[in-house]
Order: sequence, then C-alpha cells, then structure tokens
Amino acid sequence: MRPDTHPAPGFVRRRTATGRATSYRVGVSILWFRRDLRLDDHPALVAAVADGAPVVPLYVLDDALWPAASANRRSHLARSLAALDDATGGRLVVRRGDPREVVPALAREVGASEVHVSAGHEPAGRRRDRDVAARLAELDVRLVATGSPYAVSPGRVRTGGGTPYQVFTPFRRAWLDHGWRAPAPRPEVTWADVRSDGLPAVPATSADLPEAGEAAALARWREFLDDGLAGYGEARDRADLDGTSMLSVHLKWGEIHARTLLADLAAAQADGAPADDVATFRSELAWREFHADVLHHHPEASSESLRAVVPDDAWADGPDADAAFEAWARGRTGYPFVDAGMRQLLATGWMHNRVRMVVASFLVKDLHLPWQRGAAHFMAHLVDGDVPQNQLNWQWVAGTGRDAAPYFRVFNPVAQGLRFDPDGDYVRRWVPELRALRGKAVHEPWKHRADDAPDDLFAAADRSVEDDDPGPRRDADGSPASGPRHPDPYPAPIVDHAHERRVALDDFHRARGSADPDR
Ligand SMILES: Cc1cc2nc3c(=O)[nH]c(=O)nc-3n(C[C@H](O)[C@H](O)[C@H](O)COP(=O)(O)OP(=O)(O)OC[C@H]3O[C@@H](n4cnc5c(N)ncnc54)[C@H](O)[C@@H]3O)c2cc1C
Repeated sequence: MRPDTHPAPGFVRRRTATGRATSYRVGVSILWFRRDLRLDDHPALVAAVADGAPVVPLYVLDDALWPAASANRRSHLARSLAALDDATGGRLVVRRGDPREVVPALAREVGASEVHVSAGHEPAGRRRDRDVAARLAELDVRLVATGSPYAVSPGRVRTGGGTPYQVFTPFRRAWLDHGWRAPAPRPEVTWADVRSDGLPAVPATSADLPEAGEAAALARWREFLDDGLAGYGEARDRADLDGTSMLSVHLKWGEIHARTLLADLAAAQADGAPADDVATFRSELAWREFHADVLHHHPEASSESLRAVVPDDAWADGPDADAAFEAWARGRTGYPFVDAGMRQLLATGWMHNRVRMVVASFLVKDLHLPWQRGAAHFMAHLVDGDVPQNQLNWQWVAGTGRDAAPYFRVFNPVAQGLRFDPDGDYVRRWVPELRALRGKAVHEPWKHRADDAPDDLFAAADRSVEDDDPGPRRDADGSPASGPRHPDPYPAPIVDHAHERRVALDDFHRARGSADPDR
C-alpha cells in the first residue's frame, strides 16, 4: 500500500476549497533531451516530475543536423543515447524529423501539458526553441526551460553597469562571486511507455573514440579526482602526459554537468586536494562558461570575427592555399608537433589543448588561412566539437575574439614542441615516420637530418616501424616487400616559420597603418 501522502504515479494530491485532500490525475510531461544526456543533477528532469507526472523521455534526431554532424559525433551521440535508453529502462523515445513538427506532435499524441528542457543557448538552438514554444502554445502546452548546460546560465554574469564582460579575468571573478546551485538530487521517475522510432545505428568511424554515456563520464571524473587532480596545474600543458580530465566530450553532451564537477572540486579541496590545482581546473571550467556567455551576447561570433586584425587581402586562397590546408589537415606540414596534433585529431577525435592552440596558430599565422576554415575541420572531427568552445577558442588564437591572444603572439611550433613534449614522446606516438629519432630531435627532423647521422632519416624511420610492427614486410623470397609501409616519407617543412611570422606581423601592422616597431 502506498502511504497516504504519496499519490500514485500520474496523480497529484491537492486540497479542495473545503480543505479535503484529494488526488487529481495529471497529464504526462515530456522531457526533451538535447545536450543533457544524463539523469543525475538534472534540474529539468526534477521540474518534469514535480507533480508526479509520468515522464516521456524524448530525443529528436533532427533531420537537418543528424546527417550533417561528423561520424565521430554521431557515433558518440548514438552510443550515449543507447546508454540513456538503458538508464530509463528502455523507455527512451527517439523520433526522427524536425523538432518544430515532432515535439508538438508527440505532445498531442500523449496529452502532455508541459515539455521540459534544459535551456539552449547557441544561436540555432535558441531559434529552434522559440519556434517550438510558439507551436506548442497553439496546443496550450508550455515549453518549460530549467537550468542550462552551464553552472551559471549565459547572460547572467554582468558588470556593475549591467553590461556583459568582454575580458575573461574579471568575468571569472564575477562568475565566482555569483556562485551556482548545488547539484540537483536525482528524482524518482515513472517513465511513460511510448512508441519510439528506435535508437540510431552507431556509424562506422576510423577514430578510436572514448566510451559514451553518463556512467562513463562519472567513472572518468572519479578516476581524474583520484589520480589526476593533484598536479593538474603542471601536467595540463604537457602534450606527452595524460594530464587532463578528458571530460570535454562528456560536458559537451551533458553526460555530466559542470555543477557536479564544481561541487566535487570543493569537496576534494576540503579533503586536502591542492588548492592551486583545484583553482586551475575551476578556471578552465570558467573559460567554458565565458565562451558561452560571449556567444550568447554575440551570436554572430559563431561564423564572423569579432574584430578584424589583418587586411582582407592578407588571407591566402587559390590552389596553393588549398594544398597548404590539405597538408595541415592531414598532418603533413613537416612541423612534427603540428602534424602529431592533426593526426591525433584524425585518430581519436580529440587533441590536447596546447596542441590545439599551436595548430590553430599555424593555420592562421603561418599558412595565412582564415580561422573559420580550421574551425570547420575541427568540427568535422572533434568528438567534443562544440560551437561556443570551438569557434571562440579559434577566435582567441586568431586574435579576433573579445579577449583574445594578441595577433602578434605567434606560436613557434618547434619551441612549443620542445617545451611541452620535451622528450618527443608525443610526436613519436602520432608520427611513426619519426620514431627512429631519439629525444628532442623529433621536433626538428630536417635539422637532425642535415646535422648528423642517421643521414637517411626515412630509412631509419622505416626500420623502426618494422621493429614496432611485425606485420608481413618481406616477399616470399625474403626480399623487401614492394612498396613502403608508409607510402609518403615525412615531408620537409611546407613553409619557413620565421618568414611566415614576419608576413603575419607585417599584415597586422599594415591593418593598423603602423610600422612594425621591430622592423
Ligand atoms: C582551437 C581550439 C579549439 C577548441 N575546440 C573545442 C571544442 O570544440 N570543444 C571543447 O570542449 N573544447 C574546445 N577547446 C578547448 C580545449 O582544448 C578542450 O576543452 C580541452 O582540450 C578538453 O580536454 P580536457 O577535457 O581533458 O580538458 P581539461 O584540461 O581537463 O579541462 C577541463 C574542462 O575545462 C574546459 N576547458 C579546458 N580548456 C578550455 C578552453 N581553452 N576553452 C574552454 N573550455 C576549456 C573543458 O570543458 C574541459 O573539459 C578548443 C581549444 C582550442 C585552442
């Protein structure tokens, strides 16, 4: 027997005008999942069950977005939806089509009075939600937004004068002062049983992708709290170490919420985790929130530079520019740290943050290609590809963002490699042609080649690959197999960094009508 105070699922207890307690039937509500594929710390889920109503867990595979998303992101999403389906006892309702049609149709079908969501903040998501809300209103159904993918909703943190922050450091200070809610408790939910179009198939991809879903996110986070947080401040910049949390993909899909991370960080610090490391990690989360805030106020930043830094004629185009872009995208620029990063991206759908900065700087300032081209390539491969983070980090590197690295800060791809991959392990891991080179030499293979032995680097590299991989390398008579295992030898640098840096700085000063003071 249910105790008197707990109405049956689908019923809510209210007092009548005469004071008598009675149960009313409530309609089902819909929880429309988007970038919040979890059940823990989910304020919109709490709101959806508030009246004890059964909840229809809905995911809409948007016809306009699903085919356009990269295979890596579709793979992650498909696996995350499968995990969410498990977590809801197989009740996840997947419907295909335009949410503007699908959501109102489902609301009518199940007799829902409310559709709950976590607020969307990206430009396209906001437009979609406005349209869906208007159509639902025609059916007398409310679209209720509770919470967002951020600890503090974009647009909330303002200066004393009520204007948005333009610069990260004061934003972070105000964000910390603003604070955030405690994680939402996980409610008891009665999932409604409604027809689904079925989970999407997991598309094939050549990349080795991380596990998807809320349980994987929580497991990864706990592992990082135990083994990665202490020392994070030092290790996070080292490309050769596994020194970061690898949570970006889980945050992107909302498999874990930033609020949970912030609460756990505070608890870890109270338990003795180093305050500096905690502060550094919190600061990285603040960057994520800052970028979402900037995009909230400047939706155009997803495709347009927020400020011009060089004259329009500074950008390369035509066949040579296309060839340079291809070399960059395939990891064949002849700059090992850049190439390692681009190959890590192709192989895993992820790239270390330090290397993202270096390859982005290389595209914009060494190859003189617009950041949007690089950002599109990243979005096509990153499993954590996220419009505010990707576009605004690109704008940061390109010097076109609100609070960006100055344009004249040009990353030196060799010096960065030597500093953040000091023994060359990262390069050797992703650029097998260079495995024969020891230590730092991998960062300057052309120099090594000219300076001293082995004078035939590529023969040496081939031998090393043979050592690492005992696959069939010989013909039946024992002679070397025809065709090299790596058909393309490692390329010579496609540009001279020192020269291209000067060109970039000249362009920068040309735009200002000023002479380069270093000239
Ligand atoms: C050119 C470029 C493109 C990028 N594109 C994306 C993207 O599409 N999606 C994305 O999530 N991140 C992007 N980043 C930011 C950053 O590289 C990744 O968030 C980070 O590498 C993810 O690894 P992690 O989770 O192990 O990071 P950790 O070091 O463990 O950091 C913890 C969390 O803090 C946040 N964070 C860390 N660094 C940044 C940063 N620079 N900006 C914003 N948030 C940050 C992330 O949510 C990250 O998961 C980009 C950076 C650059 C320079």
